Amino acid sequence: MNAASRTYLDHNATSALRPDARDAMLAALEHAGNASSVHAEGRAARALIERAREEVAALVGGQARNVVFTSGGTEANVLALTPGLEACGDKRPLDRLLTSAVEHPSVLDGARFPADRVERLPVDGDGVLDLDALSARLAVLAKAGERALVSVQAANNETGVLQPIAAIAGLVHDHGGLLHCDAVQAAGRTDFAMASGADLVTLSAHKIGGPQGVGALVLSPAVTIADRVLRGGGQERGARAGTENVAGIAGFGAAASCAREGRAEEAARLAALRDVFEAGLRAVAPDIDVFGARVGRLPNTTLFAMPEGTAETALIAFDLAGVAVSSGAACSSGKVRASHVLLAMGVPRERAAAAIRVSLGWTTTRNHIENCLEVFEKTVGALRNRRGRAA
Ligand SMILES: Cc1ncc(COP(=O)(O)O)c(C=O)c1O
Repeated sequence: MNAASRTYLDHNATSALRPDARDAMLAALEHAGNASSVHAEGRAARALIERAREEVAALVGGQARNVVFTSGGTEANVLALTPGLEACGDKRPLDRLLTSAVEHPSVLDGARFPADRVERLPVDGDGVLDLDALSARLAVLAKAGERALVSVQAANNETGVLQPIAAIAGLVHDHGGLLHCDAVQAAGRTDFAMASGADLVTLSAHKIGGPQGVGALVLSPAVTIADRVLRGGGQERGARAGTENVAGIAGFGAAASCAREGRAEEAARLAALRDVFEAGLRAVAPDIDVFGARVGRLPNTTLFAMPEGTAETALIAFDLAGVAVSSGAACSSGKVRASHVLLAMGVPRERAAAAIRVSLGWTTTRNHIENCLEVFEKTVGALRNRRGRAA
């Protein structure tokens, strides 16, 4: 089966490369220059990077001069999560890192904070951060004279559930803290912007149709990072050493522009397809669990529990039938295990182990949705028959 005949519904793991991003990358690869060189070739490479910086900043309403390009969302998270952030010239190290229990592993690990200074806050049954728990913890820390960096994602990669970032930012700032927001899944898919109050925002090119291996940390004007991850040259205004990946950055910029330009129409198109898909699931299995369905979600994501069998058997059936979906986070695919996100939401381990994620993107058509539903119906039917025969 060739790639064209496959149904790719795993855009939260990685989205297909947009033609504009590919064109920008191919054009950039023709340039010989190092962006740090002062000659014409170097200046041409620099111009490509600076154009992309404008495009990426525009995606989240940030300022181009506050965009730091990285090797991806993971590196941007690790760069952001350090006690060595300075806000408004305050050089005192931050004392604690508070995260939600449903963050990406690169945040949950605490990055550059000592392990005993990292705390995880609970989410409710829908996967939304418990704001009372956050507020109470911030108040206790503030009373003890401690300042916190809080890291909460804008949208979850598995469920698509959105967090109330503006409300969280208000609480964090009221208590003298800083807010980092991992917007890898939300940027370009929702109207998420720096105006929500986040002080640092993580982005990744490959979730919006750019290349893998490129990302960015966008800072608010008041914030600087005192301790770098990569030390050496003075690239990225001293925030991240190393010769820039010019082609990757150019592809990121082009993808950011495409995602921003058609965002509202594309979100509506995908939400409509997602609704058709979920109605189709319910037609086969009326009691199906769609996780996070009661709260605001990304328009492109459905995480559901297979009504029969495990995620592992379902994944194989989908793949053999030409449909690429995922079981929870891609990072843990290949070895299917219950997702920490669903466990944090209080989903029983057995249900969590049956979770399948379908995530749509710019290449998704109605035909893809129908293919996926057809395989779902056949797979559930076969598993029901097998169970019936075994009984
Ligand atoms: C929410 C979230 N944060 C961070 C990352 C890491 O981004 P990257 O793959 O660019 O390192 C991912 C990727 O799956 C993600 O979904």
